[in-house]
Amino acid sequence: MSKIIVRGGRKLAGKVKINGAKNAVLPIIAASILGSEGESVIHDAPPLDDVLVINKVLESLGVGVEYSNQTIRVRAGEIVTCEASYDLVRKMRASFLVMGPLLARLGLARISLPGGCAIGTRPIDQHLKGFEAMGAAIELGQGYIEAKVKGRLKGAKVYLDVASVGATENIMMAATLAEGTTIIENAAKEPEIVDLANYLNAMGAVVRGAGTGVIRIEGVEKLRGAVHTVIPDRIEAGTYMIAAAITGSELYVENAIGDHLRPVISKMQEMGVTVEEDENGILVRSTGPLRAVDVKTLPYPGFPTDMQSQMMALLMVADGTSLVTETVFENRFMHVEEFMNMNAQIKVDGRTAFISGNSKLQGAKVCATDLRAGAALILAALAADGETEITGVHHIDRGYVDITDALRALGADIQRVVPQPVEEEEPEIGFFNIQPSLA
Ligand SMILES: CC(=O)N[C@H]1[C@@H](OP(=O)(O)OP(=O)(O)OC[C@H]2O[C@@H](n3ccc(=O)[nH]c3=O)[C@H](O)[C@@H]2O)O[C@H](CO)[C@@H](O)[C@@H]1O
Ligand SMILES: C=C(OP(=O)(O)O)C(=O)O
Repeated sequence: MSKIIVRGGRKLAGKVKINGAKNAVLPIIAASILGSEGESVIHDAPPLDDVLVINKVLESLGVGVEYSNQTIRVRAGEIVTCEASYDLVRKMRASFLVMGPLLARLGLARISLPGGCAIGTRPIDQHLKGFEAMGAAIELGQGYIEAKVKGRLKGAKVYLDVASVGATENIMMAATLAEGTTIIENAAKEPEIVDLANYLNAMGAVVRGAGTGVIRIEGVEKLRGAVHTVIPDRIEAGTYMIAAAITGSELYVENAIGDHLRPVISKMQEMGVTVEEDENGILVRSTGPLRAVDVKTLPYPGFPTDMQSQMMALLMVADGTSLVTETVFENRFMHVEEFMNMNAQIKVDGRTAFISGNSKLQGAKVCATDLRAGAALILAALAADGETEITGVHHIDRGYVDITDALRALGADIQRVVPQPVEEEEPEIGFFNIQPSLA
């Protein structure tokens, strides 16, 4: 079991380059299944565990996938099965995004139920509602969901009860090969949806309105592979911006797109952090004391739930009391208990956390309960006195490329500790070898 060890109190300086967005590349890889001719070439695909998992899902379907130097080549001319197994879907919920493309391509898809996770129950009813509206019959049994349709899916009007990112993506992908026009109302507006629509259009699809609440898709008979470069990861960028602010440092976050980060930038500026944008990235500088602010997570363009825990880490060291309200997921405060082990003063009442600022954070043994909780613990540890030991590192590997190496290059005292393989004649399990990040 790997650990991350941080000794807090160091200033950071320099430049960090942001990778392609996890939440954009995953649906794009799933969408590449739709290309029955030619090859898709996806650039800036970040080397993350989640990317390896979705590549495996495609390979298990018989799709050809090659991944090197952050470029993925996909050939989906032949698909040999319409089933994505429990073993792969349980590793990553986003595997469920292959359902729309498979149903559209083959008229049949059988995917293991993705189930809940640490941040909430995360139902998929809105995905299924869209497929049913397009003529698919849905059956649930033995832990699998099967969707089938005779002939092509039919274009339909689908109103989403919640502006779900995944449901918007799944329905949008399915609709590209449907007969007629599909209109998704109350669609999610995240930049990753726009990136997916751009890729689909490059494949020959006709998708209009992505990035607004109404998306219109005219179905076509065939799609072909296309070349696409993934947008930079706004959540990775936001995390490094907070790393600068929480350590009272100056960092240049290269590739960050200010327009994708409006609520994060605004809140940091309200707190007293200097944020300057140019065409290549964002400079963050923090010198004086930070002011408390209130934050409420919302679907885009509201404050992203995926930045909630990192923002909370920053509010723990601000002057005064801040309120953080989580409206997107019903159980996304698991990091609070870990923060309190580091001497933070936080009370949770339902979906709101009350954070008393000015905490003198202390290093402690803590556990990453999910991906962003893990990132937030690293941030808190950078500002804490003494040593913090973070377990549950596999969560962090899902979404951050070499975060320990990147922070160390900026001046942080951070190491990844990888357990040494145990040799048979040496029964001393638990001996740890300190190495640079092998994320
Ligand atoms: C791979 C990916 O892109 N993951 C992101 C995506 O997840 P994901 O696409 O799973 O998140 P959704 O937007 O679907 O979920 C938002 C809310 O809608 C609810 N819901 C969703 C679908 C459904 O059929 N029924 C339903 O009730 C969920 O339980 C949740 O409360 O958007 C989330 C919200 O910005 C981010 O935190 C995740 O990082
Ligand atoms: C919740 C997240 O991802 P996923 O939807 O893949 O679990 C995230 O990126 O913070």
